Amino acid sequence: MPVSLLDEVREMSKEFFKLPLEEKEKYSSKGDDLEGYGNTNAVQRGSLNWNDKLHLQVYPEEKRQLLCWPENPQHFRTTLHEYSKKNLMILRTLLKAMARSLNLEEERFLELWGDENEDNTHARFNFYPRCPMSDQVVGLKPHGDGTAITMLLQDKEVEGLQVVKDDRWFRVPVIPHALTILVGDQMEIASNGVFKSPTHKAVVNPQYDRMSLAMLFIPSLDKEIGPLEELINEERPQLYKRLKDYGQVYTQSIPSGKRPIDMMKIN
Ligand SMILES: O=C(O)CCC(=O)C(=O)O
Ligand SMILES: [Fe+2]
Repeated sequence: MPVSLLDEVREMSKEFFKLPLEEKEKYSSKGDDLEGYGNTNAVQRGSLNWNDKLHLQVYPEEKRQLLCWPENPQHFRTTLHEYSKKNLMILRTLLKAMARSLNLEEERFLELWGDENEDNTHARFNFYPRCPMSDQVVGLKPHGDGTAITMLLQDKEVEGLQVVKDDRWFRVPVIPHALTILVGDQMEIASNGVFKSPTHKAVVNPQYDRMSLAMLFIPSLDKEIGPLEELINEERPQLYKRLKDYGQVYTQSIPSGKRPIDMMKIN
């Protein structure tokens, strides 16, 4: 991945969010689905998120809703297309490495995800305007991602991502030329709990705006996801149920305030 492409994506994303509201609203959600420009969906993430977002499906390509794809900045669409292609290549390398690390056949996770014609990939641009009372708002509330894998491009200078480990919050440092990989719930399920989907949140800075771009890799809705047989044994029984379309479980469990992945656990 050329470093210049990372910078270009960061730049164009900031440029987009700085446009006048009327201009951005041209790309607002059409109908009642997730896609398009807007504030973080209140039902999905609670009402107090200090976050502006632009949500676009990038794969399968025929599902792109180009009406929501900005034409301002001018190169937005072509750059996002380039960036998505590169991300998918990295995803495939990553999934192979993750399979090898568990002594699985290299293709094992790839069989579930990573097919640009079948699986769903969404780009979620986040923008967190600076906020003088930053300690009283949250950029994005604590959550786990419902994806298989999330590849996050963080702001080059402004830190904001925090992750829970052992019941404590840890700050994730900014590394300008790196992507941050987050394991999503569906990878936790498929790996029978070996890889954990971390609870994370984004905090807001009092002085500086911050952006991030999450590429969300989601299995096709008709693929069944469940713990891989090779990872179930006497010492480690099957810990999660099998299902299709985890997105539904995810949305349904939001009102309960519980983590969606908990609904998938076999007790
Ligand atoms: O802005 C960030 O660093 C986190 C974004 C995030 O968690 C998400 O989009 O799901
Ligand atoms: Fe997230």
